[in-house]
Amino acid sequence: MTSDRDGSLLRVEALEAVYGGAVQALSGVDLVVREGEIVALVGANGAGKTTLLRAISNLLPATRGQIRAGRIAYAGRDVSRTRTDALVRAGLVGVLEGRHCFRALTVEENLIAGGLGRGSGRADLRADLEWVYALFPRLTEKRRLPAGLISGGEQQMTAIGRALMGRPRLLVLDEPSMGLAPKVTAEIYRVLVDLNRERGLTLLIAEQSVTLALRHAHRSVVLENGLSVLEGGAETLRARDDIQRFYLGPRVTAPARERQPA
Ligand SMILES: Nc1ncnc2c1ncn2[C@@H]1O[C@H](COP(=O)(O)OP(=O)(O)OP(=O)(O)O)[C@@H](O)[C@H]1O
Repeated sequence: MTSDRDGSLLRVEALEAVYGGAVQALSGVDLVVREGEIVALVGANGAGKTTLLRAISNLLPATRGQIRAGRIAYAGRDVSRTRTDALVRAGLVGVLEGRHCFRALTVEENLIAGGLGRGSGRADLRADLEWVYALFPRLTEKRRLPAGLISGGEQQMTAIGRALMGRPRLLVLDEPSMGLAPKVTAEIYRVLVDLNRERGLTLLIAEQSVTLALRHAHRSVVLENGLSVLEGGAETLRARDDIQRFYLGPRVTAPARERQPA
């Protein structure tokens, strides 16, 4: 499967989406993710980040949502109507809806579930499991525990590990840092950034923390009220007074030098 002519792996054009036929959640979103990039989606609560990721993974119908207009292309092909399982087989894998795990299954069973759709043999599954355990060593000790009994950070690692078992080409994540301690968030981002650098994994991450987004993403796209209003690298966004004021807090300026008495 190839990318679009311009190198984009994912292209969203003028996307509009509604819930229950009435609530307009997206009113015109444009977004391009090129192969090998980390792109962050930022925006206030209710801006439409989750809705956009659901639309990309074709999960809107499960939440009474639907695409009203626009286009989503993945690897050069319109996928607006492609089923989620077919998207996963094509390498577009999502970690959405919080850190969803099958709570009654063990950590290892959760991970294996992520590899089954690919139809790989036992040896491949075992190799991929060992790879995920090497990425998240603390899952090794928890492999026999039900996912419902492990910490929130470990559940997030399990959910990401399960997605990785599908050998994604584009991994879509909804707020991987939500509710997690800074140390755990740092551990998760370190793994994601390493996968991007070393394996060329393309990432689209909705992230509430603009500080985290600017630190890790090559580009960020700002959503406001269902519209994509701005995009750019960390320097571009930091230079904007409105972004600084709304999302990053007051600029820290060096204290004025104390005046020496005459
Ligand atoms: N299942 C749903 N049914 C009806 N309206 C919904 C549903 N899910 C989201 N919405 C509405 O759609 C709009 C966009 O919500 P969305 O969850 O996509 O925003 P978000 O940027 O992800 O916000 P947050 O950071 O709070 O998760 C909001 O007005 C929200 O109330």
